[in-house]
Amino acid sequence: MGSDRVRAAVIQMVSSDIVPDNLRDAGAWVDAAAGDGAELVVLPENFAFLGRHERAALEVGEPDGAGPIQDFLATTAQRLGITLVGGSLPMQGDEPDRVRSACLVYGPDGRRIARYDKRHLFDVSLPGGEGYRESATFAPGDEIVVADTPAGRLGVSICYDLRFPEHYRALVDAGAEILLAPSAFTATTGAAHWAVLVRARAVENLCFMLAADQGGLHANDRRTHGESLIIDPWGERLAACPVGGGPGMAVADLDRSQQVALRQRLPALGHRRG
Ligand SMILES: O=C(O)CNC(=O)[C@H](CS)NC(=O)CCC(=O)C(=O)O
Repeated sequence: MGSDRVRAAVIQMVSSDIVPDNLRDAGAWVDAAAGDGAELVVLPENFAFLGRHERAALEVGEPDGAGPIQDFLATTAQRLGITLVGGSLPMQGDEPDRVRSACLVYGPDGRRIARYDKRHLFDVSLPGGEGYRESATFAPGDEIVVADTPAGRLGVSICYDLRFPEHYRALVDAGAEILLAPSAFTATTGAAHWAVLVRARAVENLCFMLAADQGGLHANDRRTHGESLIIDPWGERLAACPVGGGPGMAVADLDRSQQVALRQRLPALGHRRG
């Protein structure tokens, strides 16, 4: 581990169902973030493909280790010499008619460090008739995943996982220092819950939180919340993108010695009673 400071970026997107367009946009933002000195960059959930209907993800699901979306992530990480988090993409699993929603972490040499498959699936009916059945297309993952990177030990989650604090407790028990929450939060639930959930996970786990969100009106007529956030272990907002404000990025320096000092002064993680 080099310095005590890690410069991190979260990218906000309004992804469509046209993979090459999304990869071009994602690439431009990751270039901009690296140009601003970011060594750790997080793309949102569904950054490469946000389908018009849920089943569409089956058509772009990639086998493990091969495909245009994975090629993009590997070559971009290597070209820029950064740790790159591909928020989520559809990946083939062990079922013929469901894929997984996977978050992939690549190191500065372009090699994949980790794969996390989303564990909690968004099967929810919202007030006003908006309904989601993610499990119709996606099979849940089973494993808690941390990734050792030059930026520190990352704990991986995706979107709806934010509502399950025990997921993050398991990540912290596995030594996570920086928590990732690439998301595509709905405009409705985001307005009510997004920032409070992201800050709560940061504060209760004394971790940095990198929450890259989709934010805008998509081709499927859904609105996502935006407000991509970088939060420190004290719950402070280090950087943010606007609510619903379209594509953008937020960049901040994470001070890891601040986290170590805070965990000593406020040793709540050692005061747990099971
Ligand atoms: O809307 C789309 O098409 C893309 N969204 C997604 O892919 C995923 C699964 S449906 N969204 C969430 O998990 C939202 C969670 C959430 O919003 C909450 O927990 O409140």
